[in-house]
Amino acid sequence: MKRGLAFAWIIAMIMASGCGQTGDTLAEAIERGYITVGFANEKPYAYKTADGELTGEAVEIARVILERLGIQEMRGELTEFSSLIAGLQAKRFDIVTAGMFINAERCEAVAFANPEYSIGEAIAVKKGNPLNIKSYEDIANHDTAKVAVMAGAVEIGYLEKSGVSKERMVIVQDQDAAINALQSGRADVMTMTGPALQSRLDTAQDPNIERVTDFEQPVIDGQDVRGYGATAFRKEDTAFREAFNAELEKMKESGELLEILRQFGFTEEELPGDATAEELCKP
Ligand SMILES: CC1=N[C@H](C(=O)O)[C@@H](O)CN1
Repeated sequence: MKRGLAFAWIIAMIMASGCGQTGDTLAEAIERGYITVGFANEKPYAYKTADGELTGEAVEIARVILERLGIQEMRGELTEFSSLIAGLQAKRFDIVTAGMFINAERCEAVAFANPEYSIGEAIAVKKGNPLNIKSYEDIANHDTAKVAVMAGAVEIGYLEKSGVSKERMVIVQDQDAAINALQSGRADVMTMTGPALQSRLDTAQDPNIERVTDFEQPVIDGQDVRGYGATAFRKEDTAFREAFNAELEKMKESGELLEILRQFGFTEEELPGDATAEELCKP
């Protein structure tokens, strides 16, 4: 009954919004029986397992919600992180489930659902931390230190605001290339979100590199940075995003959201609280 009502509400929203002005991605996906999702193979947010199964916190949260909205199947479109937004706009896929952080610049291009988690940053270095790097400022203040960072990621902006010049960044296309740069010595540091970095280290099992456990979170504009990740929609898919948000809210209240996050190594501290896309989109 509840599902039936939700379904009727979604269709009513789409009809009420008027054809032409509003995206019909949701109705099309329901009709087709599947939805295509952009992802960047970044564990634990969205990735394919060795068996080719699409999973990750962002994927599994979306999977539950999409099923409740009437879409039974998700088909992943592997895309470089830096091309996810352009791919969504170009309709190469219907939504982005990559745990992408909400920020003002991205909100100009796409519409985010409310956040599903929040997280901080991390760095890894050569064993023993020979350059004694504990913060982004330490990279900036060192004479030669280079940091590997993924193209299109927010960390590039954080590094710049911490005084690290572009010449000191080894900008790579994905997280595998970031760890390769550190292992091969092309970079002295790699940075990404805490869970992504830990997952890379766990997979690499390389005794010559280590996480900096006393890393100081970057302080940008007087505040410790914290990223809030969410599913992204095309701007015109307003009704779809609202329906998604309504289901997400129920999952937050019931504790189902935390249950899924926990399966991917997140803790209660990483819940998004009452943060909204609207406030996180503000410049
Ligand atoms: C989940 C994720 N968040 C950051 C971002 O949104 O830019 C980057 O670290 C890339 N991956």
